[in-house]
Amino acid sequence: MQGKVTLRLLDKADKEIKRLPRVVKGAIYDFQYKFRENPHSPGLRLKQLKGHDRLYSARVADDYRALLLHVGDGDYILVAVRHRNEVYDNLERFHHQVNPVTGGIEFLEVVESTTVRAPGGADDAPVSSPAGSGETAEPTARSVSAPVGQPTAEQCKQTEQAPSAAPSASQREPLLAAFSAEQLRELGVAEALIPLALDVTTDEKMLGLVEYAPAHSEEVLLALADGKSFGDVLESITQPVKVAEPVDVTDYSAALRRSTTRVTTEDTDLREAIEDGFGRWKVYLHPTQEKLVKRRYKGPARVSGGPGTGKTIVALHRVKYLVDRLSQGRSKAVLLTTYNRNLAGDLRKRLLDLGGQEVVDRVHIVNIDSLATQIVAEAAQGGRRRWITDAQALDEWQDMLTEIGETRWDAEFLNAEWSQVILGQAVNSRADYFRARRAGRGQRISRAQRAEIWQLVERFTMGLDEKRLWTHRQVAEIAARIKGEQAAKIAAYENAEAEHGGPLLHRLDQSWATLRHDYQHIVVDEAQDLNPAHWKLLRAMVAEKDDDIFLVGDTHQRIYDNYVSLASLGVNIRGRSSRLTLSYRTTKQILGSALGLLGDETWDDLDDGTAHLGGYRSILQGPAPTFVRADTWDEEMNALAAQVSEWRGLADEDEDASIAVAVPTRDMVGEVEQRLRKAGIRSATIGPDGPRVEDAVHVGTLHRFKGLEYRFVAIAGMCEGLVPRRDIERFRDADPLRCRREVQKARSLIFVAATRARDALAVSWHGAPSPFVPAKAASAPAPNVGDGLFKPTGALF
Ligand SMILES: Nc1ncnc2c1ncn2[C@@H]1O[C@H](COP(=O)(O)OP(=O)(O)OP(=O)(O)O)[C@@H](O)[C@H]1O
Repeated sequence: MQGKVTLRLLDKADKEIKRLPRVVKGAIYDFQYKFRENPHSPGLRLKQLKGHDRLYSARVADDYRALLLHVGDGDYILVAVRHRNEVYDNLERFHHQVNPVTGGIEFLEVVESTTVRAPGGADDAPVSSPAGSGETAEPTARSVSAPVGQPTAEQCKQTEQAPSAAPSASQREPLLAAFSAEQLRELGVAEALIPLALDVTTDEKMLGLVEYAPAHSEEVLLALADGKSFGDVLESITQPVKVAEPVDVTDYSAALRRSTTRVTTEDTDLREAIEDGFGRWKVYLHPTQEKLVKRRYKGPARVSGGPGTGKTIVALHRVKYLVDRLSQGRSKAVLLTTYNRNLAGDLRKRLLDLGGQEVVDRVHIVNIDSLATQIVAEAAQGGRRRWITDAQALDEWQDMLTEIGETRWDAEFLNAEWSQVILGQAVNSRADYFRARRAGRGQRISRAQRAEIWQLVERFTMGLDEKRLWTHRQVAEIAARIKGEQAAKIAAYENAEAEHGGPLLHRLDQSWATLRHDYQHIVVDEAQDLNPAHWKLLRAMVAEKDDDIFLVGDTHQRIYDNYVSLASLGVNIRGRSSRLTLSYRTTKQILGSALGLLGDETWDDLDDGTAHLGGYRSILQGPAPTFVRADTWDEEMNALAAQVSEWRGLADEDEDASIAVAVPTRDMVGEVEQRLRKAGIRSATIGPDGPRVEDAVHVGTLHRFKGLEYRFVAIAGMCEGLVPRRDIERFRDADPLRCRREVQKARSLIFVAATRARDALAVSWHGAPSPFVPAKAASAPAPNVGDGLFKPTGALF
């Protein structure tokens, strides 16, 4: 009888397999099924490779063989699928190990340095190195080979053949000359790669070397080649994945259980990893991500990290992990919430993709303001009302002050005091307001002034009541109060039951539903944008216990005026904070520019401390961002249309939705769309629910870009007076703190928009540039409009 057989796919093997002909991929799915049924069935021709105790080959199709690593018992890992001509010779080129530092299983192939494979998969033929290049002795970057369309070899070839006056690769100093083999070993680089890595002399070869190398080696080598110090890499890349206990490098079964062995899970369809290029997040978590997903937290926990580091991915996996551990039932025991409505929709789609309907059925997915509205509606409080925005509330303040002839206080100040201090801290009485914290509000006020303000606020809210108006902040505050009262009742019952020594009778009657917390777990995405009332609401909806609240966010991306001190709101994350640092979205080049946008500002960490982005990095490569200035908006839009057309040429067919344009104002959205239309380009506005049309170039104000992702992003209208808005000048003397915050918010807006780009970013302006445009880019001569637009000025932020 055949025992249970598992066949997992090793990280990076999917990259190779994706390039195989479609029919071979189809054959792999059949193979996987048959192999799991019975690996020894004669048709599969499972056989051990000569000289290898754990490596096996098996038949996938007539000409293709799977390379399998036998972990033990019925556990196998699929490490490659190759044409049969490429499997059985030079078997010493295949290496596998349990990494002594990370404890993960790794596989790699090191090919001879004197041959270069031409791209073309099965037809790959050995090609001699260019004659006379004098480079045959150098171990090359193609050590880890790919069977088809091998960029590595191509890159090598191009570099080697390029006629140039520059020193040849063999004369150049190796990139990692400053490091020893022992140091690379300590950092966890795969043993077979170390001698090759130490000899690499060009960036191209380093990129080729790591393309199919084990992921940890890739991260380490690229960071070192980038100029990071040994200490930095040890601390930020190796330590987080280092195994605490000594690693038994012969125990592959133990290694398979570690998160550092990046394989598809047993029951995850291998098809997912191979077919869907964007689906890798579903099957290969980075070990640091996986640890955060599966940890047991003794209370609220927070994960921060720069844009694209996978915070949302971690939040989604965390939700699935929590749901998988719920006891049977039909209730929505987990709340997954975020700030924006469109992001909540996106979370629903992705959770469905990750966990299927059965997971989604147990999760209430809703943006935080809709949640508050539902609660207030269910409690039948407030009646029918019309929503007004914060800006409209400001107009209401202005009207009221004019009406009563009040000139000592300005509307802006009162509106902020009302929304941030009074509503923000759920202050319900004059006495509470006298005691309320006003941290971050700048202007100091006396007790007598507080009394005056309270009176004005009462008058103002009565006015809103009469007009049947309210703001989202008010509703959040009412919802927090309703749920706070419910939580207090639950606590009282629990105390009474503790004294009584068992459940009280009326807790078992119909009122039971209101006498328990709404959720068992709460997961929050984009946590930096929630306001204090939101946190109070969430705190009241889940009992204080292990794994109660899990939040992910990045204060550098805060684009609303919500500053909080979580501890003061009962959400105590101290000792349970972690940071992700590897960006999966943005290229190194874009990331460098985007980081420059943040300037010298300091950023809070939601918890009275400061946040930083130390160690934030990317291993993705792309072109440098481009900076373009034009004399007029009209010229800038022409340039923009030209840039979008160029990108459309690069994007796949029907991939218009991979291009987006961000502008500072709503008027500009309309104008850009019109210009694109004139150029024959279909566009769609990004509204509050996201883009209305999928297959079009998306155009939106900077505010709409949170949480989105595109291949190409243009930020247009980066002009003085628009970014940041000129009208914040009025705070410069009157309220310097407010002024600073407005500048910071504008930086965050641009930072968010710039980091939505995966492959390319273009920034443009007309007239005087925004002060955020780097001086070098701003002073470069204007390019000739219509000729070579959006070419880099050479300057980065
Ligand atoms: N382990 C992973 N493997 C592959 N792709 C990943 C992984 N983690 C994240 N990604 C990809 O990286 C991109 C960014 O992920 P995600 O949106 O979770 O980042 P984020 O930190 O929430 O970003 P932001 O703060 O900018 O919203 C997504 O395309 C996601 O699929």
